[in-house]
Amino acid sequence: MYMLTEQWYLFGSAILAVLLYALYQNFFHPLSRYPGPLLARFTDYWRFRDVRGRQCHLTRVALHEKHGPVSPFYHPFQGWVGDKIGYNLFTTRDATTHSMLKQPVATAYSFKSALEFEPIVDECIETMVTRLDEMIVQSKTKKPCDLGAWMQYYSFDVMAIMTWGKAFGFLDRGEDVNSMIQRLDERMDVISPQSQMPWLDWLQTKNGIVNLFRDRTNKFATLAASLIQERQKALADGSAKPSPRLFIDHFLDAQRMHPTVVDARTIVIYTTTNIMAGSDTVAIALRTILYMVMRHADVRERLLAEIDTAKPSFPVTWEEAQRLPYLDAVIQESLRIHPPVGLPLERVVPAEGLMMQDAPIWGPEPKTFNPSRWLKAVDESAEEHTRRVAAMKRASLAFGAGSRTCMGRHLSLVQIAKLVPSLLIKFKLTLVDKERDWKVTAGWFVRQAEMDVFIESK
Ligand code: HEM
Repeated sequence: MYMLTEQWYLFGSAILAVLLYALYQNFFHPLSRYPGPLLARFTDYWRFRDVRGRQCHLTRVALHEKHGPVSPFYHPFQGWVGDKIGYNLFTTRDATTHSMLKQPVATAYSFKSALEFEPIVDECIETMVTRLDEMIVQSKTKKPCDLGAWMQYYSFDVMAIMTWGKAFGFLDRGEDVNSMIQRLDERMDVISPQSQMPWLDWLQTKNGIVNLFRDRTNKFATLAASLIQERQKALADGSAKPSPRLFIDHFLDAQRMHPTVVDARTIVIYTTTNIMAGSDTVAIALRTILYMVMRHADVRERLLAEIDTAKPSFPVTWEEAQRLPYLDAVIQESLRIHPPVGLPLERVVPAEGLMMQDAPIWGPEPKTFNPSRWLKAVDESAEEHTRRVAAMKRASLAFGAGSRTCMGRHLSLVQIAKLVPSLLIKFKLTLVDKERDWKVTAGWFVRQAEMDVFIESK
């Protein structure tokens, strides 16, 4: 009798706990005033399942359409670096830590520094065009080229040279050396859904027991540490080229000037953050631009005509690219229609909320790819146009906004605005199957695949 009462007591307590939890989540949780899917009110499993389905970029848009301008929040993830959890510019939620990490290295990401990197971008464009010509164009059989993969080879190699002074060798070899890109993609596929349920991340990777048995060899961090040492040695013995100044040179200066904030481990984190933040994002933007240009005959004709008239040099300089307004419109529109980051790090937004695709600011048919929306309309004055474009750029969240805006945005635009016209000067690019859509899989990055292209020399 006593046992039975005790069992009922335990059962009743469990039911009460569940009811109290449901009551709290539904009525008192700080986010409970926001509408959304019912299951998401009670568990992060909804988010986990959505991201694991790899189409979360579409779910977010559908939710905005259904519920209006609301924005949820989440706990970002941090990974192990050595024996400690590594906080980087992205993953720290604390504003003071963020500005402490940002301030010592901000100049490395300035527009002036981005332009100093131009010779590195040129070097990579030349390597890419030469290798595409040798491997694809000159090949005896007309074979399709996975242009999307080449965009990754380019963005990873450019970022590696700018960061450490040494390419991964993807462009040179025309392949994913040691399957490094594939392994990073696979890791992202695990982390993306995991990061939606912080307790799952703790259970699988961060708790004390897992920590005892986990594999401590972080190959990426080890590679970064050895490249940093190599650069330090070259700087010490005078064999390092003084210009352009690489990211690592800026980071080492930051260490000298702010030794209490920037230690050896922080430098490793800065460099690996650069590769993680600045490679896939640029590759995705480049794929969107080229895909849209190949798919829309009117856009292609207009862009090619603009480039033909301007007769820029090869590789196209940043200054020349600045004189191609339609190219700029194509870039802006591509970043708007397919933002590379699929799970934007959720931040505090203005009280009235923020909206991307539906906002009236975009003009008619916001879901259609239409670079002309960025150009001056016939009945618009120059001032009105400047004001409208500035407002559209503010509304475009591809690079984030506010104090957390992407630090590499200038640099990415330099890489993109130079490569696109340079490729179009040298090659005629045609999709192998014009009717077939590319394949998009979303997580932290909204990656595209199946973009096979025929490349002919011009
Ligand atoms: C088209 C290319 C790129 C896109 C779309 C992009 C997008 C973003 C986004 C959405 C954020 C997060 C904003 C937030 O936290 O709310 C971000 C942050 C960041 N990005 Fe980029 N990014 C690009 C290229 C790059 C490049 C080339 C670099 C490196 C040179 C870079 C370095 C960073 C860094 C360091 C941050 C953290 C900034 C901070 O928290 O202060 N990104 N980026």
